[in-house]
Amino acid sequence: MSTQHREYEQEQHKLDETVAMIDAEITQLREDIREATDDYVKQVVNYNKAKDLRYLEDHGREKPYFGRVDFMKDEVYELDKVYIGKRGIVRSDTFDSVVVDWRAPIASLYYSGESKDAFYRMGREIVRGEVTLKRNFAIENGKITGIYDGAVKETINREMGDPDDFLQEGFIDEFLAANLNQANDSRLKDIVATIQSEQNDIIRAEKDKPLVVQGVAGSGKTTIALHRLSYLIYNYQDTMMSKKFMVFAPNRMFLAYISEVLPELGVDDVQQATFVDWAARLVKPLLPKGWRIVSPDKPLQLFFEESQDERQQEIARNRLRFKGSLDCRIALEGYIDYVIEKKIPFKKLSFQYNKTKQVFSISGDFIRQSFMEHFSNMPYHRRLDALRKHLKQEMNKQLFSHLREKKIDLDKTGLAKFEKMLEQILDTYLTSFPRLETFAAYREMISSEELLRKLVPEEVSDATIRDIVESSTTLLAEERIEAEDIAPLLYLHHLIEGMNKAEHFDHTVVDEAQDLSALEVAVIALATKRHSLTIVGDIAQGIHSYRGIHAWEELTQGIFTEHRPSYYTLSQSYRSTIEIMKCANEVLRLIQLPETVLAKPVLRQGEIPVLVTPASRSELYKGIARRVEEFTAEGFKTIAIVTKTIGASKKVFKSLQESIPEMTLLSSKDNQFPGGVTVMPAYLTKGLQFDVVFIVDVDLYQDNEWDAKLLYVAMTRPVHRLVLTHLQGSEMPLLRELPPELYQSEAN
Ligand SMILES: Nc1ncnc2c1ncn2[C@@H]1O[C@H](COP(=O)(O)OP(=O)(O)OP(=O)(O)O)[C@@H](O)[C@H]1O
Repeated sequence: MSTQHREYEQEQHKLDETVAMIDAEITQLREDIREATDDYVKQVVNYNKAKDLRYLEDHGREKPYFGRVDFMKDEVYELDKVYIGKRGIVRSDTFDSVVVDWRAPIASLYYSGESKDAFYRMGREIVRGEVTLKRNFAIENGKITGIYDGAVKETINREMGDPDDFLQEGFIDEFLAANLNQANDSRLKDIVATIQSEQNDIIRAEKDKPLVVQGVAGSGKTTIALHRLSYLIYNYQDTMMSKKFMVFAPNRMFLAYISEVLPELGVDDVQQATFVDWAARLVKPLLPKGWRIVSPDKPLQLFFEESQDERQQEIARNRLRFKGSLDCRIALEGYIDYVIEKKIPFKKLSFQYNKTKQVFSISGDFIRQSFMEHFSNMPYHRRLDALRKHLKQEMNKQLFSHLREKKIDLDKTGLAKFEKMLEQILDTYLTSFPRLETFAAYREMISSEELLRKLVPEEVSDATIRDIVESSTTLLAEERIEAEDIAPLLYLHHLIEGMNKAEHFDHTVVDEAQDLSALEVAVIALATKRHSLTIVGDIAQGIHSYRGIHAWEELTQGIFTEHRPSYYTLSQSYRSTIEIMKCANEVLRLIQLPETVLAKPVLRQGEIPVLVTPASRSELYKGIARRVEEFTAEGFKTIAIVTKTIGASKKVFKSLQESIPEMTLLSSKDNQFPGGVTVMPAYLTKGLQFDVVFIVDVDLYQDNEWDAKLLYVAMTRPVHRLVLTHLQGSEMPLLRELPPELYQSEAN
């Protein structure tokens, strides 16, 4: 890197030319939009021009591009030098493309890197050739401060297992390293300049196919899912609207946190919600008047906060897991079959044509067969409507053939009378087909041990069914449903009525998907057009024993059976330093979860994590306050003090409030991410990142899968520094095997 680069002069000249062209463009655009107009078309044009102007003024002029790729197209042998930026810039006089948008098809070459055998897709066409150069620029205020060539090898050699191996090899994309090392505010940002090849594949994956991405902590899942939205809207604006994009994330604060990066990516009007907030709106009209939905945090408290009776926890776990499971989906589908089998008599349909006294009939078997075979893909009520139409056609057929035989011609009045008669007969006949009401149907299913036994697969034990039914009945008796009832209710509603297509999403991102149940994902898929879903998560960060997806096969094989999803894994982690990731990986290593891939940090070194062991609580608080002051003085902007429970967060907050007055206490009710110094329970740190993280009382995390995952989540949040604390004399079950060289012990 550096200004010594042999092509520095040429590149600076090129940049100067580009900036001069942008200046001319800015002057022109300002002129163009000055004039007020009543003409609607002109207003739209001006609106778009104003947007372009804003971009050029705010970003484009300062840093029009970040990279260059040289491409020699096969058979043409003309070298294309393509400069790539956050937005495309076109000269409005000549319509020449000066800077290519990172989302444009040709820009894909930049992300896949130098290769003799390169290609990109242009619609259906594949353009082949050779990428002879990939170059990155660091630009500040119109001046090139760094040129990085050939940052093409993968960030590290991914074949190598242990971080130490690649430390020695020193494989690193220098440009990426420079970007990652920028300290200070660790809020989410766009990464268009440094998207890695495997991330690029996900961003540009086929539009109408579910994508499932398993990525280690800090591998950029959230970031690339949002970049994918930006990519989709750029390339498919004729068929997709960003207003119809949906992002699901685990809590409102997280949504606020990610929404900060959306305007940068040009997709600021996407819908965002937690699953419960979105789904509760749909489910409320299905509930009887006055019924309430219990807070989704209630089970969290049962499992993390209070030392509840183990049997109570087991009952809750059996019930909650069932309600999100594929077994529950089988039961709901089975319920409709049960209604058809047990509640519909499929009697013979007979009617008489009074004039000739001719009696016609349609056999019960014929009706049953039509209902079972022809309309089985439809929601139950639509099936009834379709059957009615079908029976009417059949009746018409029989009668008109009789009339023809008897040479009877019906006049208009005769026809109308006849039509009325058919409708009356069908009304009466179809009364024996019960209309279903979603909530009553669900209640019937979930409140009967006998019925549920018939509907769920044999593997579900009788004892589990008893737990589900008894505890659900108690809850329902209080006129309440819980968050876990929402997905089954909506799924059943879909089986009975179908989903309202007008509200379907053009594309849906599900972030932290491991925390949703398979049935919740199934409901989201029903609300998304053409299976255009990006589902990202990390099984190692699934912190709930009572809910969530425990293996991606639940989705890839259980939910998307007809529309095979593409499955990607990301094992490179970009967030934390090597020292922090090594420590965090030890926690996962200790509990030895099957199929867990340990994160490989990019080559970014920092300070070794600190383990503080104060003699008393007051010493602990003093130590934290002192360190917070030091970190702030060092320039770190986001500092999180993380406890295991919300109860502990409140205590820590109270004790530190005086010494750190600007600190904020966060709970799941918060819908803003304030930055600065924050105190929060570990489960709330999901998906977020901070410059510095304190984990208070690491000794409280027990040696079990769920506590280990919770601690892992907390340990993988810092970008720069990690401080662990425990009081003198306490055991640390999950860090007992932590090699001493991985951390530095300090008394306080
Ligand atoms: N290609 C990249 N270039 C630069 N930074 C990157 C890149 N990929 C990811 N990052 C950075 O890594 C950090 C982690 O990204 P992100 O939060 O999207 O990861 P995640 O996989 O969703 O993490 P987690 O599962 O731990 O919540 C962010 O600061 C992001 O900007």
